Amino acid sequence: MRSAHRVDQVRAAEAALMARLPGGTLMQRAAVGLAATCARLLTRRRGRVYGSRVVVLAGSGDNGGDALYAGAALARRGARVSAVLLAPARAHAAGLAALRAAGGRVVLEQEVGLADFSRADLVLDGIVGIGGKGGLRPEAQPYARAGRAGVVVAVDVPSGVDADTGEVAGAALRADVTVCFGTYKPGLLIDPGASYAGAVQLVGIGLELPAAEVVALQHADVAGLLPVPGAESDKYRRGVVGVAAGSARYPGAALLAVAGALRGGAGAVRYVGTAAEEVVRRFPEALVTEGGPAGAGRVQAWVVGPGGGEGAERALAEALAADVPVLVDADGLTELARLGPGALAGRTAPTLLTPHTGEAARLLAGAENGGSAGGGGGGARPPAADELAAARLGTARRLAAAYRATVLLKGSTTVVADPGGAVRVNPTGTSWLATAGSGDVLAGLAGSLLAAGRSPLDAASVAAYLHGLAARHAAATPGAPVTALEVAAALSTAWNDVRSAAAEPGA
Ligand SMILES: NC(=O)C1=CN([C@@H]2O[C@H](COP(=O)(O)OP(=O)(O)OC[C@H]3O[C@@H](n4cnc5c(N)ncnc54)[C@H](O)[C@@H]3O)[C@@H](O)[C@H]2O)[C@@H](O)CC1
Ligand SMILES: Nc1ncnc2c1ncn2[C@@H]1O[C@H](COP(=O)(O)OP(=O)(O)O)[C@@H](O)[C@H]1O
Ligand SMILES: [K+]
Repeated sequence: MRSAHRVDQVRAAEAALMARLPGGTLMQRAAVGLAATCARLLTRRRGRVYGSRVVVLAGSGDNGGDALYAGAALARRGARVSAVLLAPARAHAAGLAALRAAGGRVVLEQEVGLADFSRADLVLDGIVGIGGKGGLRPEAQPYARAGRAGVVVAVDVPSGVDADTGEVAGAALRADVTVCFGTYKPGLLIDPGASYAGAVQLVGIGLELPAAEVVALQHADVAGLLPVPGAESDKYRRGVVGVAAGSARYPGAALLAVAGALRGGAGAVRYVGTAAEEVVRRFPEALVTEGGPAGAGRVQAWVVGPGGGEGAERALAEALAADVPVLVDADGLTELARLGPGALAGRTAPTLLTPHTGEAARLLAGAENGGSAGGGGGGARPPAADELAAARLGTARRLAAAYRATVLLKGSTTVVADPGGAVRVNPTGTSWLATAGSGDVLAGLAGSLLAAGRSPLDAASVAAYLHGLAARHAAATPGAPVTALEVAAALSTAWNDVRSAAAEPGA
């Protein structure tokens, strides 16, 4: 599991540790780890550190200090290091002295700095770290636009990225590798920040940290959460997932949701709706009934809404009336936004909402208006979907709090937020998943995990993880587009990936 902490948590842990250690120890630990990564990258690129061209972009704080000390270490190994000072009067004095003593040169003119930047083998971005606010300042912006021949290594956080949220308010410097200290930061794991961070490496500096703000599961965590049948299992004990999806207009959504549900680990899939005939023809293993959830047999969790069309209103009402976990997706979410959070108020079993940002906008507007059905039309303008996508962590949390439900917010970096405050972010996604119907597969898959007894937080985060892995495996030829049905078919490979990695010695 990769754990990420807020800036105030990092600062408190640093303060506690610094009080017990000689001054400068933490910065030395950080700089040694940073220099080691840079040396590895240079050796991979050029065969050796000696003679390579390194540029340090140094801002006014300790982030610049880390970068200057690491630059000094590389200069001692024979690299030709220039430090570009973006705030010369406030550059980290001891770091600068170390660089000069190691033979590094200091650049003050922007033209020279930009020329050095563009032809460097490696650039260290020490402009700003966890002390950063907003995008890059004007003097640093040309570096974000300049061409580059070498690799850019961000120190702790790519400058211009909000460490706590991953939001990018203005220009930011895109990195190939980020070396972070003490712990991951949420902004390194959540887009758009994550896409600026490149490959993220953690350097331990000995911090003692509280519970994480945000976590990203890894193979071993997911393997431990998969519902694997035991010797005594039977199909009912493994769980029955009910799928109320599809309509005359969107029959395909029923097939895709059922395809996902069949590979989520429940013992049986019960389909209700107008596509019963198509479902059973394609998936003879599914149990099917026409009508709605109320008339279906017993299930342990419902999935309502994919392609639900005009039937979504009834399906949602009937599923929510059942005392089992309910996953609401697509047309079910539109209906829920119309009703507002009050529609969930009487529920005792948990609810999982799986919106994309367009649906999230409707849900938030519904929450603010007390449901657009009863709001009389006088409510606020719905927030724009792209604004919500730019602030994914806050959006998922706001929704979870407003609806008192677990929320899986889809898109580039899927974020799962529990109403209790826990947040998981998905590391396996790929933009090839942006294909019609892949969300229906995800809904069925997550519902199946709910029926198998996983909590909404576990079901949602495990489903997003497997779904992302499956998409990477799904292309018939590597690098080619994938279809939603191919993603569903590749879920078996994703299970196998996760379980076999966890079974390896040392995993
Ligand atoms: N405190 C510690 O013990 C340690 C800190 N470390 C490093 O120290 C960093 C934090 O250092 P600081 O607290 O000095 O903060 P930073 O170096 O991140 O930034 C602070 C300075 O940047 C300026 N600034 C803020 N936003 C800016 C922007 N958008 N563009 C340009 N300048 C901006 C501020 O005016 C302030 O002077 C960490 O990210 C990490 O790299 C590491 O050395 C590990 C130990
Ligand atoms: N840019 C992206 N990067 C990664 N995953 C994405 C991206 N865009 C969409 N996805 C994923 O693709 C799926 C699309 O679901 P959804 O929007 O409900 O589509 P549909 O309704 O067509 O099934 C979700 O799992 C979402 O997280
Ligand atoms: K930085």
